[in-house]
Amino acid sequence: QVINSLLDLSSSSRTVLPSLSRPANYSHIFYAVMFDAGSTGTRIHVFTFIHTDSEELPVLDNEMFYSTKPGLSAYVDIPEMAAQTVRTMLKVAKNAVPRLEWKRTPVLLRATAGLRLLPAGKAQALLDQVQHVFDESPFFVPDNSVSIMNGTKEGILAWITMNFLTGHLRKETKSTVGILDLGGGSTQITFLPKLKKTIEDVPGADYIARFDALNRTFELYSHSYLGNGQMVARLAVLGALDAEGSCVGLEWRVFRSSCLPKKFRGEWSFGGLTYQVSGDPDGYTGYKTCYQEVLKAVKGIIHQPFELEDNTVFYAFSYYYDVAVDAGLIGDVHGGRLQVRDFKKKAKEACSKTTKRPPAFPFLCMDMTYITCLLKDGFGFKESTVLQLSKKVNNVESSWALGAILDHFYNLNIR
Ligand SMILES: Nc1ccn([C@@H]2O[C@H](COP(=O)(O)OP(=O)(O)O)[C@@H](O)[C@H]2O)c(=O)n1
Repeated sequence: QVINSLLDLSSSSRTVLPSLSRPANYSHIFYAVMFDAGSTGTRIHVFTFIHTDSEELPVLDNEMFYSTKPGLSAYVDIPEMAAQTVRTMLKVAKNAVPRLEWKRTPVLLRATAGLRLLPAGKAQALLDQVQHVFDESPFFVPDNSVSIMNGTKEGILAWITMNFLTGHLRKETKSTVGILDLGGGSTQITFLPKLKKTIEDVPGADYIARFDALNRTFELYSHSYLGNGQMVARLAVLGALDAEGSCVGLEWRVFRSSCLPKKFRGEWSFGGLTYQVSGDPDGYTGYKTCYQEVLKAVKGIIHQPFELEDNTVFYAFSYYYDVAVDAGLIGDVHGGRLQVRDFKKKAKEACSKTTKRPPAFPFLCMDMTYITCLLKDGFGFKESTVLQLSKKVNNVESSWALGAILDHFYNLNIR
């Protein structure tokens, strides 16, 4: 059944950019294939670029995108399924890249929090499977084509993507946008500070990162919090983090939370494990109680940058986007602008809802409250801060993948 669902890419999404200004000289066109092995799914991006001779970065002509679930980490005990996933998805690349270009088109895979959280040996077994599929493929397999990416890099590359797509990564531009990425396992915040104090104030070296592009060095505030992605935060709130990895007894335990509907009882799967979860039928429920529960996953963990929103627009994506869609705050195609207080208002609404029928989104109260808490008590955003929720910019995915390809071709010297 799993293999069948892998072969069925119909549930996946496909994006083609209208071809922009294709030059007569096709030798200026080049391709790249990037796999994003995330904790909740695997995605393939096939990029078509137009090389410009100037000192600017290239023009992105087109992105082909497919995604499939679950993530590779769900196959921790059946690594052959990781190979099967990647082999199936590579067909997308073969269709998107002209056959004559295969040999010089690089294929890369970067894994994020799902594999970071696995024991090293088990993660490596999954990566070895992928490497084998790449080696057998007709594409160009560079050194270090398959690896786990560290969290800081994930944040910086997403920042590069969003600034590239919004036209802020050019020689003449002065302003930039910040990014907030809420994955399943980890969450990233990255922005270019205007004040020196923001850089001086950080609690450790892993809050600052630099890279070189357009004849200058960018110094960013960037941090990735492993364990603060939306799905792992659910585990933390449910008190199921210790249970993770030890399958014994999982089917007998029920993980309760005041953030779930009072009479709700159901199953929830993440990272290849299935948990029995329920509301707290005898206790308090609602936003306030839930907030105290989720605060445990945030307080003392998330650093508040000295400067946050002085003229910097933040783009928020991944679960910020998906949860806002579930809540009806934005449409699922175009996204939109939201204030932090919109999340709070919807969280309160979701947490006070009582329905007789099984709820469509039983985790909505927990997820909305977690996001509100992360933004306010975590990073320290004001309730009036406006965030730009975006799944795509000009039809290209809001994701670190494009930044990673730019880094591959232009060696941005991220450090
Ligand atoms: N190209 C992508 C990649 C991820 N996502 C979203 O990102 C969230 C999960 O990210 P992930 O599985 O990569 O999590 P991490 O491994 O980064 O923690 C989900 O909400 C996905 O739908 C997306 O919308 N588009």
